[in-house]
Amino acid sequence: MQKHRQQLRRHFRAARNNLSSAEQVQASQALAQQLLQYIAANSRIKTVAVYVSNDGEADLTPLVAALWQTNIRVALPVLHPVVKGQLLFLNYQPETTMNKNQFAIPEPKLACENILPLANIDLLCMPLVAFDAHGNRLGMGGGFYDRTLAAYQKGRYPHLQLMGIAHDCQQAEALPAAAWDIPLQHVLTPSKHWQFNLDTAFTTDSKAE
Ligand SMILES: Nc1nc2c(c(=O)[nH]1)N(C=O)[C@@H](CNc1ccc(C(=O)N[C@@H](CCC(=O)O)C(=O)O)cc1)CN2
Ligand SMILES: Nc1ncnc2c1ncn2[C@@H]1O[C@H](COP(=O)(O)OP(=O)(O)OP(=O)(O)O)[C@@H](O)[C@H]1O
Repeated sequence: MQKHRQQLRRHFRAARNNLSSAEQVQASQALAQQLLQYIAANSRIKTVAVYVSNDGEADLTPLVAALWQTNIRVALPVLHPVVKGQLLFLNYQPETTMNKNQFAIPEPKLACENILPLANIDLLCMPLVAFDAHGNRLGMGGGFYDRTLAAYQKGRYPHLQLMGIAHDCQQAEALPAAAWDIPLQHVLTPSKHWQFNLDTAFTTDSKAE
């Protein structure tokens, strides 16, 4: 199964890296528009965690710029300095000092007063390499999100919503789910919003909204 996951990663990473810059811009604007609508319609969402795009991932910069104009707080992941393989989330503001992590992805400079525990995050926008129509997620292979969320899964996320963010070309027929994989509650692409509730899934076509 490991080999299969590696092959899938290669395939879907190439697909997103092959998008033109015009397609990337269009995707990130469509995603920002849908996310802003979703956040506005869910008044309990006060803090949104995002990511700095890497390797052809959907770029959330327009979303962040728009959120900075509102009262919604924005958070970014930082590779945990002590607990290997886990993430910490830090408050992200226009003036935040950024460093590059070991994967060359920018992350906020570590400062204790800027740490936002997962308990304070309402919507977690998760990068992914591929997703399927059941809410399974394939990431870059570090297991960072799975490990970070494992402790939280026991509490069944009373408030935290997990949303995979992707290009449409990242949809896989079916992904092999590993025992430690945390299923997504939502997947958002430029053209579709999947919501997974228990064993049922429904989608809304953003073009028809
Ligand atoms: N934008 C973004 N941020 C993220 C993640 C992510 O998937 N996307 N992560 C999600 O967990 C964590 C970082 N995980 C990552 C794991 C591997 C690679 C990566 O590029 N691997 C290269 C080899 C890099 C190297 O070691 O030199 C590769 O496989 O080609 C990047 C991020 C935290 N931040
Ligand atoms: N809860 C966990 N506890 C311990 N190890 C874990 C846990 N979750 C994942 N791992 C380890 O992390 C490795 C990578 O996991 P996986 O392939 O699912 O990563 P991924 O979801 O693609 O990556 P990421 O979340 O970083 O984007 C696995 O080999 C597994 O051993």
